[in-house]
Amino acid sequence: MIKPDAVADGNSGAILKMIEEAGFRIVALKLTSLSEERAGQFYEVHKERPFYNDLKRYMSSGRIMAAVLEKENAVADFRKLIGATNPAQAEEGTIRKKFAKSIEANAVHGSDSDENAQLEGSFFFSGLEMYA
Ligand SMILES: Nc1ncnc2c1ncn2[C@@H]1O[C@H](COP(=O)(O)OP(=O)(O)OP(=O)(O)O)[C@@H](O)[C@H]1O
Repeated sequence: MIKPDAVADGNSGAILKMIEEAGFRIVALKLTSLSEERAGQFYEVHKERPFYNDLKRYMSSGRIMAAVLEKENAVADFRKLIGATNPAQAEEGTIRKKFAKSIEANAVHGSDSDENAQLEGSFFFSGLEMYA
């Protein structure tokens, strides 16, 4: 997912270019937005964390771009490409190093397992949209 700060700043195209250049194939893509409630569902694993309410507000503050990506070893390679959650700790050449503004407004989200990638893909896309 490309998060609201990056979409609002006009960085979606540059981020998708980095993703494609790193060897990922985009198999589904959608510009959309999340209500606070839907954002809360997406990040439900964090509901006990102190930043949960801020995260819901931020994730529903503007348009987001949802994508399903395909590649060998996609989850691990995408986590490497996006870089550390906190951009201050993100390595040179990562998406977050280049585009993230803060630990919250950190430009992109990546699934943390194959299982969650399936669930998160289905959160945004119907089967037909993903495998067309
Ligand atoms: N300490 C924090 N303060 C504010 N927001 C935070 C903090 N930690 C995480 N977040 C926000 O919650 C999101 C989810 O946190 P998580 O620990 O799962 O990081 P991540 O796996 O790198 O990010 P994501 O799940 O978005 O790919 C972060 O991307 C960030 O937007």
